[in-house]
Amino acid sequence: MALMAGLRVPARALLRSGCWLRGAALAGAEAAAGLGAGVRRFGSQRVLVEPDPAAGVAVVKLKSPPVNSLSLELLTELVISLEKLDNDKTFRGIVLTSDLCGVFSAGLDLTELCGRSPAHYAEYWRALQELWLRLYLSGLVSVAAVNGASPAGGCLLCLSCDYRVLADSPSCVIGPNETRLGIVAPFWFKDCMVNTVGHRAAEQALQLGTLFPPAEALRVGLVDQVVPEDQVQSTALAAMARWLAIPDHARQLTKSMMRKPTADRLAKHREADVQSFVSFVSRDSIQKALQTYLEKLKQKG
Ligand SMILES: CCCCCCCCCC/C=C/CC(=O)SCCNC(=O)CCNC(=O)[C@H](O)C(C)(C)COP(=O)(O)OP(=O)(O)OC[C@H]1O[C@@H](n2cnc3c(N)ncnc32)[C@H](O)[C@@H]1OP(=O)(O)O
Repeated sequence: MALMAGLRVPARALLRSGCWLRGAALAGAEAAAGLGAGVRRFGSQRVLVEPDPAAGVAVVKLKSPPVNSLSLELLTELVISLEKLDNDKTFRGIVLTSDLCGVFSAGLDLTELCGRSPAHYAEYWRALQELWLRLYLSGLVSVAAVNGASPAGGCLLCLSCDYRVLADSPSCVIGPNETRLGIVAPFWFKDCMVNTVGHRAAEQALQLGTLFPPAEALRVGLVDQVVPEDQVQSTALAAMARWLAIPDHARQLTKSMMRKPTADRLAKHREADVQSFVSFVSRDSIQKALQTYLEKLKQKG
């Protein structure tokens, strides 16, 4: 651990912030990338939005160190950014990626699921549902530029996008590892898996809690392309161009036709789903399993 301004900052987080230094260099590269003078980045503390109005595309970067775990704050900020982009006619597509090195998102923030009150669990789950419904049904083209590990809830974020590009690095594993923690993916995560990789592959991956390395993720259809790490964002933008060549109204109606039945299963039973989650996560056995897993993670660090 390093001490910074009275805060305990994990050394790994400081290392990762090397990626943010690249952000400074990026400012210079923005013009080359189409972000000309007068085009401002916006967003919030944990979600950075880099707009390219000329292209109609915004790059949305998760920047919640150390691992972009989906805290209540990150969920809320992401929903707000997506809502803003969805309602702004300038934008037709988003690329969702991570501003951190080596991690796309560690999935649900386990500290939100341990030792909290039932009211907190309910608030947290509602925020997760909200994010999933918004991203899954967004009229924008969504391309995930997966530049790091993406377990469990991180995988769900990727599956909610229209297209996925994964970095070809052994650390860039992706998949539904919930059962390995002794917990169960919600039915809407299961539905997303089935819709993406088919029933048999989803059943195996969900039961075994498989984290797929890049080549396997591509083979099973969990991601659409695997490319060298430094080409993830450019490949995502090239894919975006192909999707944007299709008229919005036709693509959006088709997306809705494909996805609405899945989303409706949750939308119609949101409160029951919240109550299932609260009673599941409040069980002593689940609390113990989560605590043990979190402690192991911390010891590993
Ligand atoms: C029958 C009815 C059913 C009803 C429905 C029930 C539904 C139940 C919920 C089911 C849904 C669950 C979805 C999830 O997303 S669960 C979360 C799963 N996530 C993981 O398993 C990832 C764990 N993390 C890692 O594997 C690694 O951290 C990493 C992402 C590969 C990165 O590795 P790296 O070596 O770079 O970093 P460290 O491991 O050293 O971690 C750095 C610090 O970050 C802390 N950390 C990591 N992950 C999380 C997390 N998910 N939440 C909170 N904190 C996390 C880690 O402890 C380190 O902390 P430290 O610096 O304090 O030591």
